[in-house]
Order: sequence, then C-alpha cells, then structure tokens
Amino acid sequence: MATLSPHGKKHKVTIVGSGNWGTTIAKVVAENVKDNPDLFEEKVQMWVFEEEVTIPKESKHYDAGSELCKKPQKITQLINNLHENVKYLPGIPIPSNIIANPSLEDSVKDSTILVFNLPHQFIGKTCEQIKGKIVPYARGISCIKGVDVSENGIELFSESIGHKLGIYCGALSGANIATEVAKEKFSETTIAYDPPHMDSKHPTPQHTPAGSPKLGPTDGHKQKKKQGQLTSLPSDFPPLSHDNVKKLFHRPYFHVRMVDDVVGVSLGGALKNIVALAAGFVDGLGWGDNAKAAVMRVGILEEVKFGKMFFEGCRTETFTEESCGVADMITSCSGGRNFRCAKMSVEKKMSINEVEEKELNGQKLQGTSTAYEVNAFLKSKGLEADFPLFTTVYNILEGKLKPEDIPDQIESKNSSPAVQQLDPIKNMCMRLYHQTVIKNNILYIDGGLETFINVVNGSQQGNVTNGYNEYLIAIDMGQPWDWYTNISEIAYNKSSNPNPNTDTDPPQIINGALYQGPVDDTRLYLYGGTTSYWNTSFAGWQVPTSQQYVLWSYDTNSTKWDQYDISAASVWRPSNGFRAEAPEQGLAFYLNGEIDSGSSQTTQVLGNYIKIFLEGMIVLNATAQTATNISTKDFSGDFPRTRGGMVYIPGIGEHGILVAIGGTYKAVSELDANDGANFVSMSDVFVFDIGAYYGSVNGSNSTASGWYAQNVTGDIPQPRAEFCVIAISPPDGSSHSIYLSAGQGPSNTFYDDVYVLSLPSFTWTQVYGPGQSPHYGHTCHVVGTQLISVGGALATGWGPPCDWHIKGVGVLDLSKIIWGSKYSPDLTNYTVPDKVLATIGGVNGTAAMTQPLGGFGDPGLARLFGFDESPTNEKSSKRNVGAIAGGSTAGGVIAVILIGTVIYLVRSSKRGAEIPNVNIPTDDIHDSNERSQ
Ligand SMILES: NC(=O)C1=CN([C@@H]2O[C@H](COP(=O)(O)OP(=O)(O)OC[C@H]3O[C@@H](n4cnc5c(N)ncnc54)[C@H](O)[C@@H]3O)[C@@H](O)[C@H]2O)C=CC1
Ligand SMILES: O=C(CO)COP(=O)(O)O
Repeated sequence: MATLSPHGKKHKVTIVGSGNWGTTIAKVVAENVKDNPDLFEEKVQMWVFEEEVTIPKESKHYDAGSELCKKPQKITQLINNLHENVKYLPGIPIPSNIIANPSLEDSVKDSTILVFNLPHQFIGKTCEQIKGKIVPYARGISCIKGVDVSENGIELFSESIGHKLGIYCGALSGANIATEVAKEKFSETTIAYDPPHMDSKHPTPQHTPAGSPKLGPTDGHKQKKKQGQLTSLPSDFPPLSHDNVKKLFHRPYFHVRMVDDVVGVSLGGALKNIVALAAGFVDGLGWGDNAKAAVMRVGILEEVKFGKMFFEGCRTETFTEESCGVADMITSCSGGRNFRCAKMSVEKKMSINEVEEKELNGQKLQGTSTAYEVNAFLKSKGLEADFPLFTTVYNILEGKLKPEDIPDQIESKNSSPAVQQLDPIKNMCMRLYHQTVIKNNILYIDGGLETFINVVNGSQQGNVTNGYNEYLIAIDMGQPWDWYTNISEIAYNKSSNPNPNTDTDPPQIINGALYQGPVDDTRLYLYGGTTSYWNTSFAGWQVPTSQQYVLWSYDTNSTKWDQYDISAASVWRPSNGFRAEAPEQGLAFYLNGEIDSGSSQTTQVLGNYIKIFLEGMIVLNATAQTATNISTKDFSGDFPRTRGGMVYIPGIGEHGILVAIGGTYKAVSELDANDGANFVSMSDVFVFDIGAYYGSVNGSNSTASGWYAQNVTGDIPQPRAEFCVIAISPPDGSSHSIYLSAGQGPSNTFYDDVYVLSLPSFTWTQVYGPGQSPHYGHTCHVVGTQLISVGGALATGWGPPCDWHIKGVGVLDLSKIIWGSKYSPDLTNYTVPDKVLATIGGVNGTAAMTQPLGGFGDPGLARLFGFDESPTNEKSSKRNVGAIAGGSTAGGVIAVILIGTVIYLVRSSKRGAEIPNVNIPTDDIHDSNERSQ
C-alpha cells in the first residue's frame, strides 16, 4: 500500500543556471527529488541561458551523419534530448527529470525552491527579470561564489537575492570541483540555512542566525536592509526545515553539513577564489607546495578578518572547520579553474583573461572579478593594507606587481609599523571614556577611545592614529608596581572570544559601565555604553549591536563572554550615566544617561550628534542577571543628567546610600547635540537611600522615592563633568570621604585638582591643585589607601604629547595627598587628610562635625544619618529636588527658569519607552534577524 503524504502539496524546484556547477547541482537535486517523492515534485526545472552549441567531436553523442551534428543546436534542446550538457558538463549523463528551460520566467513559475547557480556577474540581471514572477513564499539557496559589491557597499549573494526578491535565501558552498561531484566522487559541502520560523517545525539551530553586513549609516556601506515581511510557506507544503533542505542536496557521494552561518559559508566560497589566483601564480613560478600552503594560510586569516570586520554573526570556525572554508581553500588552490588559469597565465606569460577565454569554453572565472570588487570595497574604506594578500592579487591583475612580489607583500604588510602601532598597551598615547573595574586584585579596562602612537627605540614618534581600545586590558593589582618601570598589563582580545552560545562578539563601546558583580561570582558585568563613530575605518570597528543584549558578562575564570536579555527593564542601551555598585548586595546602579546614534542598531536613525537624555535608574541584580528601572523624578525632575559621578557608601541606613554629584543636564524633550552646556550646580549633592530599592526607605516602609538633595558647604568645586569619584571611610566610620578628581567644566575649562566631600557634614575641601595636567574622561578606583586614576585625556589634546602616566594609570595617596607612580597592595588604615580634618574637626580623625552646617535638607535624610529628631534646615527642608537640578550653565542661565518654561515634557515611567519626536522603530529591538538564539 502506498504511503500517504502528510502534506497536500510538494515543492517544485528550479535550478537557476546551468553551467558547470549549475548542471552538476541540477543532477544532484534531480536524483534527490526522485528519492523523496513525498516532499518534492519529480520534474526539476533548470533555467538555461540559451545559446547555440556544436556537439564536440569527442562527445559520445557525436555522429557525423546525424542532423544534430551538422550545425549548432539550441543548448536546451540538446540537454532535453541527450540528457547531457555537452558544453558545460560534457560526458556526464544527467537525469531525465531535469527540464532545460530557456525561459527564465517560465522556469521559476510556481517553484517554491529556487537554487541560484550561475556566475555571480549575471545574478543581478537575473533577479530583476524574475522579481514579482515567483510565488511570494518561495525560498532560495545560493550556490554562487562571489560577493555583491556596488557603490553602496558589500553584500552576500544570499542576502542580495533575498532582498531583491523578498524571499529568504540560504547558501551552499564547499570544496566542490563540479566535475568531481558530477562523476560522483566523494565530497562534502556546507549549507547555511537558518529557516524562517514559519518554515520549520524544529527550533532554530544553535549559533548565530543568518549574518548581516555590519554596516552603519555613516559608513558608506550598504545599510542593513530589512528582510521585510516574509510570506509564510502555506501549511500544505512540507516545512523547509534543516532536515528537508538536506534531503534535497545530500547524496551518498555528496555529504551535506547544515550550519546557520550564512556569512561564513558565503564568504569562504567567494574569497578563496582570490587566494586560488595567488596559489596559481606561485605554482606557475614553479615554487611548489610550500609556497601554495603559505598563501593558503594567509588567505584563511584574511577571510576570517574580512568576515569579522564587515559582517555580523560570522564564525571563525566556519572558515577553519567546514568544507566551505579550509577544505574549499585547499581544493580550489589545488585544481580549481582560478588556480589553473592563474598558473597558466604565469607559465605561458598570457593575461589571465586570455587564458580564461582560450581554455574555459565559456565557463567563467570568479576570482578575477571578485579580486577587483573586494579591492574597490577595501579601497573605499582605506583598508587595502590590512588585507595584503587580497590587495597583492589585485595589483598583480592590474600589472602593478608581479607574482614574485607575493612573499614580500604578505610579509611586510603583516609586520608593518602601522599594524604594530595599534597595540593597545605598547602604542597607547591616550585612552578615555573606557569602562573599568577592579575584581580579585585585577584592574580591568574595557573599551574606550584610544589614540595610538608609534614607538621606536622606546620613544614615541609621529602623529597619533585615532581609534579604539578593542581589548579587555588587565593590570595585576596583587603585586606592587611602578608604572615607570614594572607593571604587568595584558590585553585580551574580545573578538577572539565570542559568546559560546551565540558566537556574538561582546560590543566595543565607550562610556558604559563595568561592574565587578557579586563577590562570589567569577564574572564581570559590562552594561550600557555607545559605539563611537570617531573613526569607522579603524580596523575592527563594529557597528552598534542590538540593544536587546545591553548586559554582558565576562567570566574571569573561563574567559568567556555571555549576554543577557534585560530589555524588559532596560529598554535602551544608555551611555554616560552615573554608575556605582554595591557588590556585597549584588547590586549595580546606572543612573540617567543618554542614547545617541551609536547606542544600538535601532538608535542609528538619530543621526550624528543627537543625544537624548534618559530618566530612571537601572538597578542590576548581578546575582540573577535581572534589572529594575526605578524612577528618578525626585532626583532630576524632567532634566536627566549625564557625565557626573556617583559612589556607594555602605553602612548608612539599612542598605547604604548612593551619592550623585555634578554632571550636565537637559530636558528629556530636547533633541540636540547639547550635552555639555548645562552644568549641574555643585552646591547640592544627591543622596539615594538604597532601602528604597527594597521598598523600605530608612527602615520604615515608605512610598518615598529614596532621593534627597543636600546643600553642601566649604570649598565647593566648580561645576563639572567627566571627573571621577571614589569613596572611602576611616576605620572608626565617623565620617566618609568622597574624593573627586579633575574633569571639565563649562566653556572648555579643565581641571587638575582633588576635592574631598566629607559626610555626614557635607563639606567640601580642596586637597590638591590646581595641578599641571588638567584632564577628563578618566575613571578611578580605591585600593587600600590609594586612588588609582585610569586614563583620561589631557586638556591640551589627544596627543602628542601623550598621557604622562605612561601606562595610563596614576596613583594618589589618599591620606597624604601625593600623586606618584608607585602602587602597593599592602597600604591599609586610611586616615582622613589633614586638610579635611581642619574643616570637619575632631581628634585622631574622628569627625566632630556630624551634620551639615545648615542642617539636613530633609528629615528623612537626617534619619538616614541616625538623627531621630531631624536637625533640618527649615528653609531647605523638603525641597523639590527637581527644582535644584540646575544652577550653573554655560550661558549663566539658571535651570530653575528653564523648568518654569518647559511645559511639554514627555513623561515616561518606563525609561526610554517614549522618545520625543523621533521615530525609532522599537519593534526592531526584537527583530528576529538581529536576535541571537
Ligand atoms: N564549476 C565549479 O567547479 C564550481 C563553481 N561554483 C560556483 O558556481 C557558480 C556558477 O558556476 P558554474 O556553474 O561553474 O558556471 P560556469 O563557469 O560554467 O559559467 C557558465 C554559465 O554562465 C552562463 N552565462 C553566460 N552568459 C550569461 C549571461 N549573460 N547571463 C546568464 N548566464 C550566462 C552560461 O550559459 C553557463 O551556464 C559560480 O559562482 C562558481 O564560483 C561553485 C562550486 C564549484
Ligand atoms: O569552487 C570551486 C571548488 O570548490 C571551483 O573553483 P573554481 O571556480 O576556481 O574552479
């Protein structure tokens, strides 16, 4: 009894193309549709670019007396009558269920599976012709080895076919010399197919989904195009799962491995064609197998680098482990057409185009055009030198270099000073806007802007290169060091260690936060931050990533990165917010901040320099990797702040407090580049009772927000931003010292000073400065009794001269107030500096001043500091915190006035849920194309 098919319909398959590989794949597919009659219709359409061909005399079909052999015949008729493609796959019988069709439109009509297999130079026109003439739920597989380069940038053919036709398209590529496959000699191939959800009854496989070009709006490349709405495959068709796609291609002699890295599969096939030309050139010189192997090695490295640099979701392993990578490199450099023609061009001293014309009987080389296309793209990015082998092949084709130049070219470019210049430690000139944290005696420095300078014989030379710190740098704090002479710094490559679950690289960001996480957790946490467009040509520059994974962790034991979806609370990826951490509670805080075009894929629409300030404070529970967003209306009103400083002080109230200082502010509704004009007055600081996070303010269940403003006295620092702050308390706990170092103020004023804010008296004392090196954009930490200042830019520019802390870290003795180069892990017993004691009084460091000079600004704050009956200042009692948010602006306009006049503010209880007047497609946040599984 015949088995009933569970599906009402079967897939109709068309092979678009009929060359050497096109006809071979048609044979493979035609055999498989017969073996799987439940899934596929028996007839396979093959579109044939019609031409007249003469049956060659050596063909078994040649019969001098036959009509067919007397004059050229249409190739479609020959294929349909003889069941052989006598021109492009001579001598190989092909199944009779292949129908050669000269009409492109007719061949694709009603087909649900389109296999694109023709030389890449013809695909654009072919797609134009069939656009709108295919069923909307068709699916594609591209067997084309090449990349689609236009004035807009670079795309994979799987992608450009998908975009042009509005369908999903995967990719097939492998070590597959067509005639060997056609003769049924064993080979493997790789198919990247990441089935749209509606096509598969199985979950999407692990690893990254279909890669997409990593392109940004200012990049000059093609903008990532949305796939648009895919039309569901009707349910009466068998689902196009990995299993069913495999059934269409897998043969006993042609083994298929299914993956989901469309980028890696497509690029491996395209770029190896350039390398195969180089292999042919060196072989043509008679240099032997060692030379070919050297070229292949460099070729694979350039493939990986190209994929990682320009495309998202590309896996190194696809190049090093799959047939479409290393295996195709070997086979193509041993016996492919590109290799053979390049070799012959050297041996016979002919141009490669002449060889192609003479030897290939109409078949097309892909390597020559790909070398030109890739070069045009690299040239447009100023990155030719970063891909010396690809560039050399192009220059040989252009007649500017000779095959003999290959060794020098790939050697010298690999070790050029320009490349060495990018070492984030040896060539650091300045580094700023990074994220830092100390965990388990190691100082970690992540990201940031960096300028690089060449170092020759120990001295810095030339101008700086503007770029980024793309590494996680670790400095050992368990040993004493002197940054002049001995300090251990190690740079860990972030992109060589992607998230093992999704293969996504951790983001390269500035102005985010690095948190140490709970004490018993081996992970660090990287939150927020933005992608800088400062120098998008810098090697390794990444486009902004999805904001869905705004939180990352780095496991200091396993060195693996991981990512977490906390988008329910942290809708945007904020940067420049105030950050602090309470590690013993497993809590990390990110207060206000901003988004700009670098914050995520979604916010790219904001365009250059627009910054939107954000309300709210994200509280990360690093134990559970969850987040809560709490209102900051009572902190900043409708004028959120950025670029200020915040510290955590334990032991005050039940859960400790946060103290927020300075920064800049603007209205949530303001859509402009202004993030520097309005400076928050320093005559108030802002205290957050962490008890409010737990729902219990100051020990009593209360609905109060937990925020208090407090007036300060003493040497009040000038308003400023981009300074750093740390907190330390003497052993008796009678006071708490918050150190503020350097920063920048209105109208390009820069500082090199240190102030101490002492609590609970809320008095400022200037303990250092003005010094010689005003700077900003640095971070700082406290270790023992030392403040470690990390990086920052000098007010004089970003070099040269470079940071005078030659290793980017400075050390301040917090008690003696002496800056130096030496660090010791053994200095404990902090004592309050004399100058501070002179202000707050007391004997042996025990503070005499136990409350602010004018009293506490709020009875709640007084209670927090242990006063039952609040000694508050009547005048300042219960002040509206929002109304004192401002105080000092660049133009001297007091923010209070602004608050009075700005009445159209957008209110949002969920941070970032509404952004005024900007059309940011929030649904993109969960775009399945961007989501990693
Ligand atoms: N041949 C091989 O061993 C392999 C080739 N590939 C890749 O498969 C793709 C197709 O290559 P092949 O099938 O070998 O092609 P081919 O090199 O045999 O090219 C000839 C084909 O191009 C067609 N053609 C010529 N002018 C045309 C026009 N104006 N418009 C449309 N078609 C035209 C011819 O009719 C013929 O079908 C390429 O990207 C190639 O890199 C992949 C694996 C193996
Ligand atoms: O892709 C191929 C083998 O995998 C064929 O390469 P050529 O186009 O150089 O023959």
